[in-house]
Amino acid sequence: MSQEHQKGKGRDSAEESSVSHPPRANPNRPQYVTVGSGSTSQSAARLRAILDNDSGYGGSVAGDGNNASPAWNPTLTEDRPTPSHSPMPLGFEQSSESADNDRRIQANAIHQLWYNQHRVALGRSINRVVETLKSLQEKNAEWPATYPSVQRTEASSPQRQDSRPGLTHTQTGGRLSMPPPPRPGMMRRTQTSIGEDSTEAESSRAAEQRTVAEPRLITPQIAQEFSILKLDLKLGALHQTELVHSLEKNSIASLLDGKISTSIKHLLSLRERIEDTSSKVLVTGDLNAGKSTFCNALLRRKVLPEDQQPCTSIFCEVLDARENGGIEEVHAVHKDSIYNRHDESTYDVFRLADLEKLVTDNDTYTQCKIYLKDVRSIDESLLNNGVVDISIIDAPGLNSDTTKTTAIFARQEEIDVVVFIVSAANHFTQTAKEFIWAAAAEKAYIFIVVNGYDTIRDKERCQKMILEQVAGLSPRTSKESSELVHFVSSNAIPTSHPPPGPGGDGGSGSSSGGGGGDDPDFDNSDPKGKGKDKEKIRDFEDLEQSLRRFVLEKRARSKLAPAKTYLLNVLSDVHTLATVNQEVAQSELDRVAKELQELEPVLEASQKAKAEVGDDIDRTIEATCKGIYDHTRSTLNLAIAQAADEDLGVPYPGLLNAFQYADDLKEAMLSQISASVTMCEDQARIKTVEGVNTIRQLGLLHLGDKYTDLSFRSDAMFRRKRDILARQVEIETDLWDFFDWSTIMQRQEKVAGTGMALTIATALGSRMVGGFGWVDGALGAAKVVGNNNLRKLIIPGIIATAVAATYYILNQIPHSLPHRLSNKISAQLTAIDYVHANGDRISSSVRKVLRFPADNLRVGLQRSVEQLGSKREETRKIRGESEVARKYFGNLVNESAKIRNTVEAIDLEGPAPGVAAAYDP
Ligand SMILES: Nc1nc2c(ncn2[C@@H]2O[C@H](COP(=O)(O)OP(=O)(O)OP(=O)(O)O)[C@@H](O)[C@H]2O)c(=O)[nH]1
Repeated sequence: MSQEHQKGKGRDSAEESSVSHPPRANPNRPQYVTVGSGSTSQSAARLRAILDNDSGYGGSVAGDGNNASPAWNPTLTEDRPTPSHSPMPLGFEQSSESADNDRRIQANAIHQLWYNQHRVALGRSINRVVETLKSLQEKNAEWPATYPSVQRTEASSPQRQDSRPGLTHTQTGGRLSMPPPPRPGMMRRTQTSIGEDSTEAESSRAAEQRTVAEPRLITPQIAQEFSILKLDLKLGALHQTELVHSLEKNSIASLLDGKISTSIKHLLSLRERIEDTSSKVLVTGDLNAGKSTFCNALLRRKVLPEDQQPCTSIFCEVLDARENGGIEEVHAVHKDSIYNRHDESTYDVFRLADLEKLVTDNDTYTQCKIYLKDVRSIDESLLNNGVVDISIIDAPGLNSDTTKTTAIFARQEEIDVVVFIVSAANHFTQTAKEFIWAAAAEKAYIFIVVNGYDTIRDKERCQKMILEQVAGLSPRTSKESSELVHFVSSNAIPTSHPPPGPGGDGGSGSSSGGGGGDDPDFDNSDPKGKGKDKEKIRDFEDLEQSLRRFVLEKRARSKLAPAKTYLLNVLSDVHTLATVNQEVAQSELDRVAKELQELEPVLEASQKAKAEVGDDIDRTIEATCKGIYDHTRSTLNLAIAQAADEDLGVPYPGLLNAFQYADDLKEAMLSQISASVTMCEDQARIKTVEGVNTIRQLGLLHLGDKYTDLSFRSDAMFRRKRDILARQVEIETDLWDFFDWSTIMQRQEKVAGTGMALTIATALGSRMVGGFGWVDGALGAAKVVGNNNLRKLIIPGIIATAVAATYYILNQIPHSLPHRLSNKISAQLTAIDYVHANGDRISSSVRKVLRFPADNLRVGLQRSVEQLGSKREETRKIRGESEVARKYFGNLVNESAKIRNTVEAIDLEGPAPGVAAAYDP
């Protein structure tokens, strides 16, 4: 450090020592409370008052040094120490420098106010988004949301026009996900940096328009635009969008649920982060790039061990000693412990001097907290800046080992500012590039320090090359390279060694002059410094001013931008998801409405058909059965009645075999009747087939494809209950069956030329045959022929007549016997109710057969009505759910757009009022 600089410090220091400790009006009030010359600036005091109420920063500035307020709240000032030079006693003449200082404090206060407004607005937006996401999660559980997917034909995804290599960020929070090997050149990032919001928003809007046009046909581009809620699908060789297609809707919904949960968690951590009053600056870079040297240079103290060989193996967070009650010491945090300064079981205490040992090759601790008194003034110091609590984290070299590298990537979430140290000699290594790409997910700007610039001979070429690389790595950083990219030599900055052992009074610092004076390494012989060193120091001081501006003034960017970027990204995803799902719900609604429209009449017709067809079937069966019964009855009656008249085909074998003849006749008649029964059965079969066909026709008409046709074999009918007539009818043939007088008489009338004898014989015979009064007949005949003649004729006459009659009767047997037998059979069949029994048997059998397909049809119709009914219920339910979903997603589209507008309106890019004026001379 130059002598000039030292002088400056000395002057400041002298001034501070004379002004910074005003008499304390309130002994309870910590002496380091006040920043700035409160007594001289009314407006600053007013602003401070506003801030005390508004900021939630525990009173980074608090009232006049002299006029301590009686309502003093010590908690407001906790860890907000008074910078050494700032306070000014009442009545002290305000110099131009203090006026400058005042202006700066005002600007700080205004900036703080501005910052707080944005912080509160972002906090509220985070709360709203968390609520929205929770409600989306609930909705997703009851109505599985559709995840945009592309059609298989479109599965090949377009690639980002990006020169970056295959790095896929699938998750939020800057976690690194290595590229899947088969997709080189594929680049996907979860979040864009703040400056890319507009592009993101625009593409998202374009996506929505496309979605509206074809809701279910999401282009691969939209699927690619998904960032936060992008599903992690890395199964096999299938592309993500194809996988979405192949997965079941519910699996997608549960994956989405997981994503939403992660997003909510991240939002809550972002809220915590923006509400955190401190800012964390991560100093990282390749191995041996000079990170520790740079940190030491920033602190102007040789605190962190520097070595030619890789030495920093754990995270070293440098904090202001005032946060540790003003004591300089190191807290080495145990592995697996969450650091709590008030709980000594979580860490071990060491001296600053032990750091070298601690930091190198350490397996016991993962990180250490270094509490340090800043030797520099409020205007120069980063740690002790009077605005916010800042800690500097010296991380292990990026490519030291994978675990540590991953840990650095992971810590990004809690980091507000990334200072990337790159070796001027080595430029950006692959790991360095990957880190910067990952960091870009949340951070729009990265502060780049090109260290070891002194070792470069062709400085211009080095600058050119590095700036070109930066342009490829972080275009936004590159745009502001004069502010954000610095070429320095950290080892040229004079530093002091830490004072031995713990100590300090928690006050304004023991070496406010900037240190270096007691450093044996520090060449103090040339107070002006060598020309080269002067240049290096000036470069470094430029860097410091830029870094201060970056951390303090642009804190809104560095601290709030990740929240804004994340919110915009998640809202964009929610908006796309909501738009798609609104469309899906609408089309679902249209579909079910149409379905219901078609279903209602079908169901009505089905119910009507069920009732009508039931009656129809009954009528058909009854009519068929009645027809069959009647037919059978009439056929059988006729058959029985005409049994004797038919040509039975039984030859009369003569008198000697008359009985056999009678039996044959009986059998023939019964067969004849049986044949009639069979004919009736055949007729019934035909009618049954007709009936079955009628039922089938009805079934096909009303049930269509759903009608189950039963195979029907009519030949199987009447097999079991055969007619058993032959066994039932038992007719004995007796002698008188052969003498059927009525038949004989009938025949006699037809045959001419029969004599009196025959008449008498007939009369007698008939009497004889017919009854018991044949004697009376004989007496009657005697009267006719006279007594004498009678006596002579009677015997031969009787004999002749008898012979003639007998002959005649026996001759008439083939004519008379069938009738006798037929009558007997008929009588017996009547007695056993044969005709009815058979008619009933046949028709019952037909009814039974017809009932089978009829019942089947009835069941089918009933089932069809039930199915249609339950389908209608289901469809109505889907309609209800879809209606609710459409409304919900419609609201979500509006709500996400509204919150998005609110978030977009939070302008973190523009300068805070008053800041530019304060810093630009
Ligand atoms: N010439 C030159 N050497 C430097 C510069 N900065 C650091 N060095 C040297 O580089 C070596 C490594 O410096 P460190 O600060 O230990 O590097 P580091 O990045 O912290 O190393 P690790 O933490 O182990 O990754 C030391 O010997 C430093 O003296 C510089 O600007 N110019």
